[in-house]
Amino acid sequence: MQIVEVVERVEERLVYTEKVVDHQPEPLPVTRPFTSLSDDQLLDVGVPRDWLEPVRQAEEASVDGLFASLPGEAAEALLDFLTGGRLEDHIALKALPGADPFAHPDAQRRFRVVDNLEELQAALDQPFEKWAVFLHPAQRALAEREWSGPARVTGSAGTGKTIVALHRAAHIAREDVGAQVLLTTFSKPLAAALARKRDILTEAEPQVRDRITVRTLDQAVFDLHTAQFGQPNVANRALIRSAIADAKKAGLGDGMTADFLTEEWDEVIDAWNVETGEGYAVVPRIGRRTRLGVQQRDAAWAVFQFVRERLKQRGAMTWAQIYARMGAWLAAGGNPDFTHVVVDEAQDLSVAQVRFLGQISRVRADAAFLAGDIGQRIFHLPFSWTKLGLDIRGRSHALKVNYRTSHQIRSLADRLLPPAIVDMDGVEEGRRGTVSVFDGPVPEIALVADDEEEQELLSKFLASCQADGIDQADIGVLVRGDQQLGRARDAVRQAGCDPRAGDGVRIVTMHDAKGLEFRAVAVIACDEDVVPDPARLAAVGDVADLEAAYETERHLLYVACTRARDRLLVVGIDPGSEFLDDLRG
Ligand SMILES: Nc1ncnc2c1ncn2[C@@H]1O[C@H](COP(=O)(O)OP(=O)(O)OP(=O)(O)O)[C@@H](O)[C@H]1O
Repeated sequence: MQIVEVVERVEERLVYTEKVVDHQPEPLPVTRPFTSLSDDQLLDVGVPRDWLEPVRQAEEASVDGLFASLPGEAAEALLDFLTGGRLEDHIALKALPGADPFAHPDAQRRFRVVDNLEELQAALDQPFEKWAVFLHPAQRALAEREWSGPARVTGSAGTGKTIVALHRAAHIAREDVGAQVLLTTFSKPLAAALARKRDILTEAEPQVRDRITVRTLDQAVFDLHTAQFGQPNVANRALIRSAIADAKKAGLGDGMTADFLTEEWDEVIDAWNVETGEGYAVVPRIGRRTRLGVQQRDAAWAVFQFVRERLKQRGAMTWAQIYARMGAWLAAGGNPDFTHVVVDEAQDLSVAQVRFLGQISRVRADAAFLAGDIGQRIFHLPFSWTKLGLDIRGRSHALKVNYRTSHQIRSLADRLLPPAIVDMDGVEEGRRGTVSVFDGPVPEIALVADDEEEQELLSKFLASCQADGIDQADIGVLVRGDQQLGRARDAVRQAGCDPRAGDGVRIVTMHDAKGLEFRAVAVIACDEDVVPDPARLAAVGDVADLEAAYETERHLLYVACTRARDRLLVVGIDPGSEFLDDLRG
């Protein structure tokens, strides 16, 4: 069942004649990208019969108008074809004779059959956001499939991974009255945003809502620990750093910098919960490319033993130790207060968290469902999930329709990343063939001479956004780190806008922008000595890890650019961040 716009017919009738000028200018060459497509090819991807000829006659310059008139499935297929994809990848599911036309997955993009009054009431009440009602068939299939093991939904920024995670949680809670779903992610603001969306989605189904709890994964495991073994005393960063400094003062770890040792502790010893010198000799030092000789390893181990001892004296545990303890408890038959875990932003899970989820999926095959994009990994170095017991191979699927960012912004941001990224388990996350559902202005990438010129440019950008009807609250100004926040505030004030939280222009760091979206985004202060962050690179103790650290900085700029729906400005002081060259192509 489709909603079909009637094709407008225009007939021209000559009412008077005019003398024709002898030298007509050469007509510009016209490209008709779909002219070679047959009726069957077009019908197969959902082009309505009335539109076969107009599609074939459409000129490249006017396809945007055409796409706006076609049903979504047909527009997506043709847009992909136009940008180098294959129509065969978009063939609509055949409707069987006599089948309910509203039950077809494409029909469900635009029709909702409501079974009861409460559901109708909820659907009519604002704000019932579009995604809560009309899922894309690919999104629905992933959310509702019966999985035989842990599964992952991937896709570039804005393809609706969070939405699938929410629907997955609701689906489990709806289908199984005994289910308790933990819907989770890594930070408190992201968890709060998930909770709001869960409430919207389950507004008409309170019993479904009650079966879904939203907490950060750290909080969930902390609560579990508290219930089983009492409240843990979590070791903070300062404690680890001071223990390493004291170990060095005591003459341990000769020839190794404190930065190197801290990183080795974070990425290897603590992450993999290494408890003995022998264990250290065999642990996979993924992401740590500097090889350690036996003597160096012994020297380093002396430091880590010192740190472990200090933690014990203080009665403190690191997060990794808390996860490890609860993982062991699960392995011994412990029963957590949830049956399923749905994780959003899974690309930023730590080693300890992945191992814990692996343990959960050993208890119940379909217990873990993960949503994430490795192109947006901004905190951790890459590592293998399979080695930690979380094996999603064969159950990882990419979404390809982008609902957030305009075609122009998405294709520009994609230049920051390779067309396909392979994770440490060999699973490829393809970004090719992704289509955006709308067009927008071409983003602006600019280099300026100084702060003042940056302010002027930002003023112009903000003024033109507002002239286009974009509210200040729908505009985000993003910077690399806390040090640039003041510069952003000054620039926004200079532009006559309100830089406060609430309904003014929102100023956030790139890390904090994760999970947010704005109609317009200005990424400012993309200077040579700001992005990538030199302090972060300098703190990389293992020179061989520089490349991986560079990658996360690149991902960060990708995250920043893809927060924008319609308008994007990226600016830095000349010569600018080296990543701007990639953005410019
Ligand atoms: N089926 C849909 N219909 C309408 N809007 C949708 C649909 N799916 C997702 N959206 C919208 O697209 C935007 C991006 O969705 P979402 O945040 O889930 O993407 P994401 O892939 O998780 O993005 P990111 O990788 O940046 O976290 C949101 O505004 C969401 O409401």
